[in-house]
Amino acid sequence: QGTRVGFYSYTCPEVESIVKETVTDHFNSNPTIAPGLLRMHFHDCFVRGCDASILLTGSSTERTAGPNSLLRGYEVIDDAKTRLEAACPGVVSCADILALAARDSTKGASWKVPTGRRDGRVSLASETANLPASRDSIDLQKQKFADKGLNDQDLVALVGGHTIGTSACQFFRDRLFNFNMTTGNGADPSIDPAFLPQLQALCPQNGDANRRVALDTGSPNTFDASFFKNLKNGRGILQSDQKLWEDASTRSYVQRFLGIRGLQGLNFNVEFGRSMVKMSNIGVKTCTEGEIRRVCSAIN
Ligand code: HEM
Ligand SMILES: [Ca+2]
Ligand SMILES: [Ca+2]
Repeated sequence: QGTRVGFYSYTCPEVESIVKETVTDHFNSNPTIAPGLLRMHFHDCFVRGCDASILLTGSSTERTAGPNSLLRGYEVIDDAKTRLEAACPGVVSCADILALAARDSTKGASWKVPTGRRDGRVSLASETANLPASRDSIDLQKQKFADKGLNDQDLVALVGGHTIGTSACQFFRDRLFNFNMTTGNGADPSIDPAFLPQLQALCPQNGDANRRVALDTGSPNTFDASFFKNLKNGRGILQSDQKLWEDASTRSYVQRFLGIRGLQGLNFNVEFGRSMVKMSNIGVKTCTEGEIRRVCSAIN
């Protein structure tokens, strides 16, 4: 792949501890940056590979685009970069900082992150149009992941990243009040009827579209398989999440992460790490490609 664990062991041996400490410092004052960083890394990797293109500022860059409008945690990466430039100037890429920060943000799943990515020089808002979206069909979700070399198990494991963090009401409120099926209005029938009023109370029809709701009801801060249990119980928040259970082909992976009898079990935290290493290697730039940015928000 071109990346390897310990890439900086001679050139910047403290890189991992500096990134981790930076994430922890910010997390302590604002825990919502943890899910923010995980999602940011995903959105970076799916557009031009994991090259920190998401971090570039300017008109019409990726971060100005609709699908990225709610990303958070940019200041954490900038802070880590400042600390790293003091410790080992010109050595560590912003793409690697983001990959390490995404791992550190999960706390609970831990895996070794291969490093050696270089930073890209191009970032275009128009290229974010193909990022996975919450109303994508299961076939389209599979297709978008397959296009990046990720299989159906990777899809289910990685969407399991929704075990932490929150979603704005705007992304799922249609499921609660006017779900357009052949029958017309009403709620998405895949929602647990006992859960529906709770969600409707959190996201009232004419309420604030930016109000945030946990993606993993009951366990929004812990990296665990609880998210899959919620899917099994009709308590997924996003339509795309609940579809992982409604569709038979992806349901078997959900069941395996839940350790359902008769199926070969899969440990979610272990498999999540494995799939993250694959995702973190999408389209990486190495050797003479790209550059090591001096600041993460601008090309050199
Ligand atoms: C089919 C694929 C996916 C879709 C459609 C999707 C969609 C979404 C949406 C709509 C939100 C709410 C955003 C907001 O309101 O701020 C969200 C949040 C989130 N997503 Fe995904 N996602 C997908 C895959 C992933 C993957 C692969 C990861 C990471 C490995 C991930 C990590 C997260 C996290 C951690 C949050 C919470 C963000 C926060 O609290 O700020 N998602 N996702
Ligand atoms: Ca990118
Ligand atoms: Ca959880």
